[in-house]
Order: sequence, then C-alpha cells, then structure tokens
Amino acid sequence: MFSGRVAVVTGSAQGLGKVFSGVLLERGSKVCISDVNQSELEKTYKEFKSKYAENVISQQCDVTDSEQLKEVFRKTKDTYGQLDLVVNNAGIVNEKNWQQCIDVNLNGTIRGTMLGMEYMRKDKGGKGGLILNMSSLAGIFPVNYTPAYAASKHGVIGYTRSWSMHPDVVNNGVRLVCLCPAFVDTDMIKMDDDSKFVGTDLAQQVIEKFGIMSTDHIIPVFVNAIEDEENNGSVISITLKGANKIPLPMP
Ligand SMILES: NC(=O)C1=CN([C@@H]2O[C@H](COP(=O)(O)OP(=O)(O)OC[C@H]3O[C@@H](n4cnc5c(N)ncnc54)[C@H](O)[C@@H]3O)[C@@H](O)[C@H]2O)C=CC1
Ligand SMILES: CCCCC/C=C\C=C\C(=O)C/C=C\C/C=C\CCCC(=O)O
Repeated sequence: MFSGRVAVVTGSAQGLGKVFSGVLLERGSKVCISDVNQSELEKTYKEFKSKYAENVISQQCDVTDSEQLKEVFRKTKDTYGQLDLVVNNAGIVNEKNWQQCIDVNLNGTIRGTMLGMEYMRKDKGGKGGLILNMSSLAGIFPVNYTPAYAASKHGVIGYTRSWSMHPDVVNNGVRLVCLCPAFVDTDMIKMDDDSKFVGTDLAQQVIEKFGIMSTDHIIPVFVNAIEDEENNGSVISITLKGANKIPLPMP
C-alpha cells in the first residue's frame, strides 16, 4: 500500500506535515516535502535524506503561489514518474491577516487539490490516488476566537466533499478525504503571537475542554485514510476520545 507510492506533502518542514512525511517514508513511499520556510525545510530534508536517501526530494514552496506549487508537482513527477497521494497540509492561524489565513488554508488547498486531480486522474494519464486535505475541528464547529481560521477550515470540508461526489473524479480513480483534528501539540497552538486569535481566554477554555493530542495520536487515522481504498468523501474528526466520521448534514 505504501511501498513505491509517491506523495506530495505541503507545509512539511515541521509539525504534522513533517510527521506525515516521516510515516510515508518509513513505510517505503517516495515523498516530495515542501514548505514556505526554506531554512526549516532544509533541516528536515537533511534529516530525511540521511535515512531515506533517494526516496525524498524537497522543493521550497509557498502554497499561495500557484507557480511554486506547480513546480512541486512537476518536480515530483519528473523525479519519480508518478503521483499517488497529495497531502494538502500547509496551514496558519492569523486573525489579523485573515486574507492570508484564507489564502493559505483554503485557496492553498484548492490549488493543491486541482493539481492533484490533474496529475492523478486516469483520464489525464494518472493512475488514480488520494487527496488528503487537512481541515480541523474548527471546520465542523464555530470557533469564536478564530473566525477566519474556522471559515477557511469549513471551506476545506465543503470543497473536499463536493469534489468527492463529482463523477468525473470518482470514475477516474481519485478519492478525497478530510482530517479534522482538535488541538495537536505543534507550533500552531503556541500562544506566541496575538495576531493568531481574538480572545486568549476563550482559546484557553476550549483547549482545556478538548486537551492537547500528541502528533502520534493522528498517525493511525492518517494511515487508515490511505489504506482504506473504499474511503472517499469522509470527514474524520480526531479528538482524545478517538476518530469519528462526521455524517453528511442534510437539509
Ligand atoms: N496543531 C493543531 O492543533 C491542528 C492543526 N491542524 C491543521 O494541520 C495542518 C498542519 O498544522 P501544524 O503542523 O499543527 O502547524 P505548524 O505550524 O507546526 O506547521 C505548519 C507548516 O506549514 C507551513 N506553512 C505555513 N504557511 C505556508 C505557506 N504559505 N506555504 C507553504 N507552507 C506553509 C509552515 O512553515 C509550517 O512548516 C494545518 O493545516 C493546520 O491547520 C488542524 C487541527 C489542529
Ligand atoms: C493557544 C492558541 C490557540 C489558538 C488556535 C490555534 C490553533 C488551532 C488550530 C486548530 O485547528 C484547533 C482545532 C480545533 C478547535 C477546537 C474546537 C472547536 C470547537 C469549539 C467548541 O466546541 O467550543
């Protein structure tokens, strides 16, 4: 399932993207890691390269820049000859620069999804594959201290579910899945920058309610989403209590 498969992971210099890339490499996949943060990307690349040699390549990329993202896909296909998995993981929290928050989280995911479909659809020369989009519990519930972030993650769910129901995509072997974790122990949830949220107390209360998961807690759900080839269109919440498929709301 993993051996010889080829993946693109955005925002993979650190945090969940780095963990996901490590999981894929450990299981024999080939991965193009990419990130806007060149210095952190270089460090991660060196770390992976020493363990996984030719199975990892790296390409600096800001997901808000279509040309840079196209280069990631081009380089991956040129190097490994195929593409099987896209993890649209790059994300930020920023309520002051909410335009950037939407552009990275939602538009970046849209860009990566469109490229993924272009490279993986059978009618476009691909072999099918999986597009795994990172949403959040904030994509399912309203979050009063990060409204723009919540809007971006709600958008990711709507966008992913919509394509997963399109016959041209389904019939050409591409499936799409959304992961929606609660708080995970990465730099993202550090209270290091006021522009991240509107209301520190509000954020603190919700963190106390849900707790903080280690990145290890997300790995089995990530692996299962890849292994379960019947899984298309799922939106999966992940909390300390476990993982659950969120039913499609009906009017
Ligand atoms: N940590 C958490 O509590 C949760 C995180 N998520 C989502 O998981 C994903 C990964 O987040 P974490 O690993 O926690 O955060 P993180 O902050 O540790 O890592 C995010 C990575 O994305 C990169 N990035 C930021 N802007 C970028 C851009 N324009 N282009 C390319 N790369 C960019 C950063 O440089 C960083 O390496 C995000 O989409 C986030 O919204 C979802 C639910 C909970
Ligand atoms: C410490 C500051 C945290 C600011 C928020 C930072 C990042 C959050 C990223 C997430 O994706 C968090 C995940 C989910 C939000 C949690 C709960 C939503 C439900 C709210 C509720 O039930 O009241």
